[in-house]
Amino acid sequence: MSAAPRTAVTVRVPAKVNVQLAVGTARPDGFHDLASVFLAVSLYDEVTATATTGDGPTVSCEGPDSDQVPLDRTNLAARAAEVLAARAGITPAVHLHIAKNIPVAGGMAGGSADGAAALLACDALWGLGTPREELLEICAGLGSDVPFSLAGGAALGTGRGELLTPVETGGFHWVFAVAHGGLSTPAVFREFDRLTEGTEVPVPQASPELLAALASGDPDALAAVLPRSNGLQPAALSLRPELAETLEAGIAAGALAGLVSGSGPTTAFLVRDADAAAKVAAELEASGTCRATRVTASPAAGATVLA
Ligand SMILES: C[C@](O)(CO)[C@H](O)COP(=O)(O)OP(=O)(O)OC[C@H]1O[C@@H](n2ccc(N)nc2=O)[C@H](O)[C@@H]1O
Ligand SMILES: Nc1ncnc2c1ncn2[C@@H]1O[C@H](COP(=O)(O)OP(=O)(O)OP(=O)(O)O)[C@@H](O)[C@H]1O
Repeated sequence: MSAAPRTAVTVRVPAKVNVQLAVGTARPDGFHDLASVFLAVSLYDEVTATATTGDGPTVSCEGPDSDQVPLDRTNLAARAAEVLAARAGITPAVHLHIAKNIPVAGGMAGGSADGAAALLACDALWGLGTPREELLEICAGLGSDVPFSLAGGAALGTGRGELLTPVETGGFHWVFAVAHGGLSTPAVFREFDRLTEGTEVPVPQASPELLAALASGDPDALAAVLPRSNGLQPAALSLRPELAETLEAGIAAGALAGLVSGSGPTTAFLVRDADAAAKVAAELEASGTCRATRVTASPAAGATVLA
């Protein structure tokens, strides 16, 4: 018996933290070469694709930050639907509803997550069965973080972050401190360029110590390398100096280590276990140095169609 055609498909997709982000110099195309060790965490958006009779994608969004999400065709979810439909030679007659829990412009790849989720949801809705390699290629065209949002787990991203190699990881517990306001990713890279001007920027390489700590699942080993592992952290702190207080508050609350998540301004805290996570989250909220906290675990699966 064949499956009935679907009229709606929901995909769940994780946020990410870069446990290492080694940043090279700007390339001629304006992007920076990276060695980025991505880790997917259990903080999710859900994107539901519903068939319509329209001639293009429409978007709606619910969630605490939904007023900051564009609902026009610049939304990465809408762009994903348009690109997939154009490749298949069909009309993107779809409504995309985003249930948003990932902070917007927070350095956790929220828009990228929605792009990857919409791609997978539309692929299932339209019964296209696009091969995984092609989906990853489309993701790379949408943005540097989008392939990892599809893949999930843990991976080394090279090139501008889009070329993925899976890496081994044990399980870890994290608390994220959501900041007031967002940071523009291009602005943080520009600040990186300004801060490193006239200095020798090394070719980005994955740290063997960090990869070993990740594989071991030993939070103390990972905590030892995290504070120096995000090459964009000085730039994010330069644009948002108050984040230093959030980092201090998390450590004072008992986190093993803290770092800026990607381009920020969300900060990520590695904690020993779920009990420590609850305590660190409560104390961070009480410190007044962040807007909200999210307790998560890693690794999390990539974009997944929900039954
Ligand atoms: C900071 C990270 O989140 C770390 O994972 C990513 O590098 C950013 O990935 P993203 O948001 O998907 O970025 P994209 O949409 O590809 O690029 C947005 C802008 O960020 C800057 N950018 C991004 C990636 C990269 N390797 N070098 C860059 O300089 C460029 O100014 C680019 O125009
Ligand atoms: N689905 C989406 N959700 C959120 N923002 C989106 C979306 N589509 C497009 N955007 C735009 O992208 C900008 C960056 O938002 P996003 O939440 O992706 O930032 P980010 O998590 O810091 O990105 P990254 O970590 O990949 O650099 C937003 O300010 C918004 O204008």
